[in-house]
Amino acid sequence: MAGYTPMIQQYLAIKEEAKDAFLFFRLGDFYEMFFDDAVLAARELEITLTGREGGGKEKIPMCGVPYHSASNYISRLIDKGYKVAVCEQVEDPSTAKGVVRREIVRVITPGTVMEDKSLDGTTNNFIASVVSVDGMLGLSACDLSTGELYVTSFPEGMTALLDELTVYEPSELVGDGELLAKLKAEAAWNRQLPMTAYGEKGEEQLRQKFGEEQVQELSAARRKAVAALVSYLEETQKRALSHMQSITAYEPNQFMVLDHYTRRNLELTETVQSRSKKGSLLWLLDRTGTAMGARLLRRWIDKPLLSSSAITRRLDAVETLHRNLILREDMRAQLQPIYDLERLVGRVAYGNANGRDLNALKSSLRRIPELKEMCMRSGADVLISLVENADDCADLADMIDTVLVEDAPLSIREGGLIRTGYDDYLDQLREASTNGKKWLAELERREREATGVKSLKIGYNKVFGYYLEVSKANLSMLPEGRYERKQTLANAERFVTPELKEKERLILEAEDKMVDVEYGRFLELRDHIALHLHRLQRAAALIAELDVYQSMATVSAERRYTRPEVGEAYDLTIEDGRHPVVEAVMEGANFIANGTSLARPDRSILLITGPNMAGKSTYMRQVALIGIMAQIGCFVPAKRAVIPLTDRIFTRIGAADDLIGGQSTFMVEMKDIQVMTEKATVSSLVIIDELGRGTSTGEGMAIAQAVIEYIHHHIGCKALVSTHFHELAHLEQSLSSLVNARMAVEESGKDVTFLRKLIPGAADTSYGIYCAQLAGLPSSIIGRAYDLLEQSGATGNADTPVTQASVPSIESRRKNIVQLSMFEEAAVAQAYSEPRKGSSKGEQLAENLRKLDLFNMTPMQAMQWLNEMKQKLSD
Ligand SMILES: Nc1ncnc2c1ncn2[C@@H]1O[C@H](COP(=O)(O)OP(=O)(O)OP(=O)(O)O)[C@@H](O)[C@H]1O
Repeated sequence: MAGYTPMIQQYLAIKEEAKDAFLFFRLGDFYEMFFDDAVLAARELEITLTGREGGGKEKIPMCGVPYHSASNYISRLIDKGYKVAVCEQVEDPSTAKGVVRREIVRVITPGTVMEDKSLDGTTNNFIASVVSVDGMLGLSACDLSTGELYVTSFPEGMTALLDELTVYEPSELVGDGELLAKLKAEAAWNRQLPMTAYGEKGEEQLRQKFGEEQVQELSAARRKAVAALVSYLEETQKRALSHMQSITAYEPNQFMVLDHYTRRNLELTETVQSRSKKGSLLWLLDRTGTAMGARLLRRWIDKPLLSSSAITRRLDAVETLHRNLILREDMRAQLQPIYDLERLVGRVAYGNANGRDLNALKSSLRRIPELKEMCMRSGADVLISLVENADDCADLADMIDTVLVEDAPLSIREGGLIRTGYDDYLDQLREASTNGKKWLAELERREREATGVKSLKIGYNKVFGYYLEVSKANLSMLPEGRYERKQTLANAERFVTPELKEKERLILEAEDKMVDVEYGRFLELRDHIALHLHRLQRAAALIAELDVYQSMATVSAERRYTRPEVGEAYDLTIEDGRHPVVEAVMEGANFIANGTSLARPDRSILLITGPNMAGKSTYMRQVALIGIMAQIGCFVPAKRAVIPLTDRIFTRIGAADDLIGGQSTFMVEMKDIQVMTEKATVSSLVIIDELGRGTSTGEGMAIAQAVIEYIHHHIGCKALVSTHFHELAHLEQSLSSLVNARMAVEESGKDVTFLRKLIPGAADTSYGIYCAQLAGLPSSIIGRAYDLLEQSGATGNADTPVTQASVPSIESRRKNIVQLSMFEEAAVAQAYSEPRKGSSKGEQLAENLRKLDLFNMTPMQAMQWLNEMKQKLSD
């Protein structure tokens, strides 16, 4: 450090405390960054990199951002996953001796942002900690913006950890270094997530914060997890986080387990393709009016319940609102204007709530009495018990009303906040200031009269204070010696008088004091409210819950959903079930309802065969979604549904390529199946789409059969399995609980119509070639494919009719091939027949291989292609 100026030495010493963050070093009106921070920040923020003499041999790289727009730059860095340490001047530069004292006042990280710009109103922003203690893993998660703090624990195991972490989708992770490293190596993990090794700290702090009783109830792993998280938060935020009032501890098995893959596949909160909320179950069910309600709905979807009494309670509430349109509409109208109380409470605790925030708090609290009244009037026990003893925080709303003006300004340091009549001294100061201003007006009038200058006026500026202004043309009219010249402008002169100076002093003093007094009163009010955070949080929770009920009731009523019967029994019955989201996006078009019956002893596994595009995946997802909707307490898209409590839904639908993770599709599939064999219980629901398709037909089929047998013999859970291996249909004979089903198809003339109807029995064709034709493959390929199919003898099984009509022969299907145009004929002939000049057979094969769209082929098609190419080579 030697050689550097004292300020740079100070910078370097402070930077030591925040090595992994950008240090925003306050210098006057700017935050400056130096050295490597400056180089990186200049690139990331696209700002100019300059240099500064710092006492060293070379200039120090430097860049900076104005303090008043710093939050924009900070948000951009946070969004990119960086941390920012904000370092302020903590003494008055005018009185400081030597270099002004500076300190880091807050470290902002992706998991600890409080700024609205970086927060999505309807989604929580969690930071989580993971620790390990004696074979147990502890996991804690906190949303700093709302103060929610959760903790749980479970026996060591990566699968369980990933399942639980997925619920929170944390934006930052802290905890045991070793565990974090293991997580980082996990294929299913987001490797960009910022992680900080941070453990072994803060248990004592925890006891002080939450009290011995709360902490004592936690197991060692949970204690360690919460301690690590809370101390990390308090250390980075440099303050006590008073809105984190209580620890919500839960057992993972209190809720249905949905692994990362299943959540994604069922598109619970976002779609697989675009990762957007639109098109997900959450999007469909979200008719909430408040941000708190929207976040709670997401949490409910993330964690379906396993207690039938709790589900019944929710269903009762939804039913009440479902039946009563007027109540529902009134409630929506009351909820709509309510602000995000949870985040307002966070800001109060953080000390950055302004007058508008408190007014927003007030107007939101004012809605509670009417909401309570509505619930009481509903006559429904569930709503009455919810609000009966609820605290509407009227005293807090009244207090805000007494202290603050209606249209409070953004700033809390410039006055204009406090109501007249609230503080005598403030009123006196205001009086003095107003009287002073009246006096000024009077002076202006008097001086005009005395001098005869009609345009004489009194003005104010920050440098000279109050002055009398007279235009140059009228200067001669002024009496000698009465005015003291202060400032000369192009067309006018400005003067003061001793009398004016005296009044000015009184007015300015009063205004200064007014601002101070107002600021003080505002802080008192905010501090008072901060003493009641837990009450406000309870009020927010009540509003959120009512909002979710009305949201689910609104969707249920609009979409004609029915109340499911949820219970402990094994059997599942859905009459005329629909896929909620597919049905919604189809709008005018007709979604075909399908029933489901899974029961012991003779039909717990449904083996679904049938053509591509027939609706198998939609059907299987629909069963899972109806189960989830029932267990979150929502009505379901069916005529009638009896839903047994399901402890875990396991899905393996479509190709979940983990190419970035370096695993093949087949390997991922097999790993998922392994997890299923380990975790599924008799109360689980297993859904597997096209099991074993990622390997050779023979082996794929063998694995599929073995897995189905395992589910049948060893797990005994309900399962829906779809397959293109029609040969597996014979399992119906050997496995007593398995039944065959298929999606009906109708052929007429040239067309195949997918009826989307599930009917008993097995199918014998996939209509794969027909689908290929629909997709626009050249007709020569389609023709060739039918040839090969015929040669291989796969002409269908006469015992198992595919459609209500009969299975058309390959010949009749072939007839449907559209005639090729002359041009296509020529192109195909060239591609297929003689090798092009100069290209060897090998090269041509390579060319064909390159063009092959493997992901859209069944194993059977791939085999056929290989066979064909082999023949070409030996020709
Ligand atoms: N019950 C239904 N009513 C109306 N349309 C449906 C129904 N089920 C599915 N569909 C429509 O059919 C399309 C194909 O369905 P789906 O993906 O479920 O078929 P699939 O049998 O799984 O096909 P593949 O085996 O090729 O994956 C869906 O995108 C949807 O638009």
